[in-house]
Parts: sequence; structure tokens; C-alpha cells
Amino acid sequence: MNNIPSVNLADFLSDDPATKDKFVQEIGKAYEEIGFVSLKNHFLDDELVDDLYKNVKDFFALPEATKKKYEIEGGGGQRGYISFGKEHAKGKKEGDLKEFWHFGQEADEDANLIEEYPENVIVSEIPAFNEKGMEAYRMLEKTGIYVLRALALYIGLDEFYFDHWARNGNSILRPIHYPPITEEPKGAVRAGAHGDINLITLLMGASAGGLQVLRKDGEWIDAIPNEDELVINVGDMLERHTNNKLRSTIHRVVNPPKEQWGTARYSIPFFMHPRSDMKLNCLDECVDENHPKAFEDITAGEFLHQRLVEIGLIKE
Ligand SMILES: O=C(O)CCC(=O)C(=O)O
Ligand SMILES: [Fe+2]
Repeated sequence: MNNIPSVNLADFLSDDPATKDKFVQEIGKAYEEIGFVSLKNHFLDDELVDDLYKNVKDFFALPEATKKKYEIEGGGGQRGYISFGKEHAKGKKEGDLKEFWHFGQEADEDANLIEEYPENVIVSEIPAFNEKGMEAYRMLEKTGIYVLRALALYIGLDEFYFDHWARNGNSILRPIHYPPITEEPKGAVRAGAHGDINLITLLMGASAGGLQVLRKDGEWIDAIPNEDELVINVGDMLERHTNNKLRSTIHRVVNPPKEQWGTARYSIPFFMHPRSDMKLNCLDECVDENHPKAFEDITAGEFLHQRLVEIGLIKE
């Protein structure tokens, strides 16, 4: 059952100001409460999603030695393949039961970021893998920019405040494979409880089940949207920037019951990051007597580095 509110992006795109504002209020309230929504009428069409999944499954089905060719030592796991068990939730020692891939930003020539971002890794065995991945990347980025516009309005900022930071941002598309479970996991789970690092996350594939969200009252609830919906949540960067107004909610992916250990799970989150020079300092709009400034000033780039060390992707 889906326990998270469902919102319709078509409302935000409506010519009727009242309908647009309804979306702004619905998503803003949901992010003050549970931190998660499911979204319909995003820009990813079914055909692209099907093509992407087919290529993602083909990639993870390649021999381990072939996949390892695409694992980059010393790159902080920012591009290419990250092998099974490498990432762990902050504060947890058991690695997650997953392997994944990272597609990153291909910045516009005029954005001055071409030097900063590492190049994407090309999988020569599956020509359509990179092509479909980057197509989905762009559609998710477009969807995310509209969501951020709605949030800017909710907070009382200019509608287009986030556009500059999110366009050409350091976002990551992460196809994940959770393989069948073949032995007693001994404390390891598909994805340990964590908050996402970035501004917002747009997740494909949660309709398969397994994603759970920690409600304010301490109860874990299932987040299982309809097949055509994306799950979208607030990450730690936006929580920080809004001085805890919008909530980065802890979530996890649980192991299935033993009868279903033989079933793999695939999901594809898009972690929307801003450009690394964005200041995440608490916004004036979110600080008052009752809500004193709760975080130190920091840039997105500095914050990301800190967190990659904490989850095991950068060794210090
Ligand atoms: O696989 C999922 O459904 C969620 C994965 C997730 O939360 C993450 O990678 O941050
Ligand atoms: Fe997550």
C-alpha cells in the first residue's frame, strides 16, 4: 500500500493559478510532514523507462570481470560501476546488498564545469546503455527543476531560484541491482536506513516494493507508488538549506521474505545535486525566533565530500 501523498505535476503546469498553487501547497506540506511524495505526469515516458530497464538488466547480467573493468579506483564512486557491498549507510559497517552504476552530468559548454565533472564511463558491450541512461537523466533533471520551482514558491523565494544551481548541477543517475539473496544476510540489508545527501531524489522502480520510510512517530511505512509514478523525496542538502523546514526523511530497502529471496530488485534513483559552488547556508526565509539557525554555513561541494567519506565511497 502506498502511504505517501500522491501529487500531479500537471497541476503545477496548469494555466490556472489556483491549480498551480494547490500543487505547491500539497507538495510543500507533504515535505514538512513525511518528506516523500509520489508524482504522476512527470516527463519520463513508458517507452524510455522500459528501454532503460532492459539495458540496465543487460548490464548487470554481464560477467563480474567485465563489470569490474568499469570500476574506477580513487574516483569516489562518482562514475561507472560500484561493486557489490561497497557502499554502506552512514554509521553502519555491513555493506548494502547491492551493486550500482553512476551516470553524471554532461555540462553545457558555457557552464564552465566541463573541467570539474569526471567523464561518464562508456559500456562498449551495450551501446544503448549510455544513450538511454543519459536520455532518462535529462528527463529527470527537467522534472526535478519543476519540483524545485514549486518548492521555491512554497518557501517564499523567487520561482526560478533553484534553476541556475540545479541546471548543470552535479546530479547522479544511479541504476541499482539488488541481486537474489543466496545466504543468510547477517545484519546486511538491501539498503540500510539513510537520508539522501542531495537536494531532492527522483526514484524510478519503487513500485516493485521494499522501500520503507520512517514516519515522524517512529513507525516504518511502505512507500509503494503506482507503476507510472516517481517517488520524490527531500535530501539532506535541502533540509539544511531550509533550516529543517523541508524534511530529509530516513528510508531503507528491506530484504524480502525468505520465499522471495530468489527475486532480484532493480531501481533507478536520480540524485539531484546543485552545482558545487551553491551555498547551502540556512535561508533567511526559514530562520526566525522559533526556528533558530540550526546548521553551519557550507557549500554543496564541501558537504558532498564529507558525506562520501562517511558512506565509504571516499577513503581518507
Ligand atoms: O532502491 C530504492 O528503492 C531506494 C534506494 C535509495 O534509497 C538510495 O539509493 O538512496
Ligand atoms: Fe535513498
